[in-house]
Amino acid sequence: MDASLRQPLAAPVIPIGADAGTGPVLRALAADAVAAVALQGVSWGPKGQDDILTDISFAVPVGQIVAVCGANGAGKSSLLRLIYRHHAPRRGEVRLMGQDLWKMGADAAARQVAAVLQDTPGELDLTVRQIVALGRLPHRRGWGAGFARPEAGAAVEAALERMDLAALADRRFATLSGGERQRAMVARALAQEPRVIVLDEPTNHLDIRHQLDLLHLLRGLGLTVIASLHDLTLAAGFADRVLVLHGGRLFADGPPAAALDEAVLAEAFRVRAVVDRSGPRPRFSFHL
Ligand SMILES: Nc1ncnc2c1ncn2[C@@H]1O[C@H](COP(=O)(O)OP(=O)(O)OP(=O)(O)O)[C@@H](O)[C@H]1O
Repeated sequence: MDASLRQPLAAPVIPIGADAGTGPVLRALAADAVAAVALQGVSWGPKGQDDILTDISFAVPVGQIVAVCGANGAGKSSLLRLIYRHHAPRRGEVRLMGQDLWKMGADAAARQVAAVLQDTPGELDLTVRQIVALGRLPHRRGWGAGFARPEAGAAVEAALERMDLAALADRRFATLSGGERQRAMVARALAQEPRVIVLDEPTNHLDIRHQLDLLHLLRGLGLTVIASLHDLTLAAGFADRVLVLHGGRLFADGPPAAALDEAVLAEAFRVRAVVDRSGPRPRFSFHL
């Protein structure tokens, strides 16, 4: 494998804030921009156990669309949990819009970063509209007061509309299909009006039309998007940049054609891959 792919390469490395420390990612930074998300030397593992993620550093510019790829158990969900403030790093630092994620409150973080997760609680006895309205929670002032404000209702209705859920808004969430639930969870994230949206396998449960629709919509939001994806063809078609995790380390980082080359795929996924580069985006075929 091209040795340069082992380190963050073509994707721009940008500052994570004026007071941002001195690690190699930070020293290489241009002067003025603030990264939407930046990790510097981050390691994480469950309490009392070895690291699952080791020494991860990258910075995501505002508005970039990033796919996180890697084999089962490579650490994709764990990495996303660090970004949406579910896991605190064991070492290193996670910054959101230039601020240390763990020095801001949970609500302040949730006003900036929304997460769409793989397993949605189907047993909740709430309607789709009520589920989507939960996205307004970080914006409430005092107990529940934010829900009553007209802009809260408008954000919820806009999110329902955007995810093509208006007709299902009064249905009980528990009665939805897997794909409809997934769209409702994306609508909840949109109602949150975040700057960064993190999605763990967002195309799970979606038929091919809804997969393409969702990725197209995510690209059109004008937000910073970080999504784990198993389907490398979708990742290559959707993302500006691909992070490949392997054994809990950042193994490749770059535009799809560079980060998803044959040598990376052979090592990170233990498959032989043929990459067809004849079109605008790479296409893959795989063999054992
Ligand atoms: N809280 C935890 N306690 C113990 N082990 C954990 C914990 N969280 C993750 N792991 C382990 O860390 C490794 C990485 O898990 P993670 O869910 O991040 O991988 P992934 O790349 O998202 O995998 P997949 O593609 O299968 O969803 C796995 O071996 C998993 O079992």
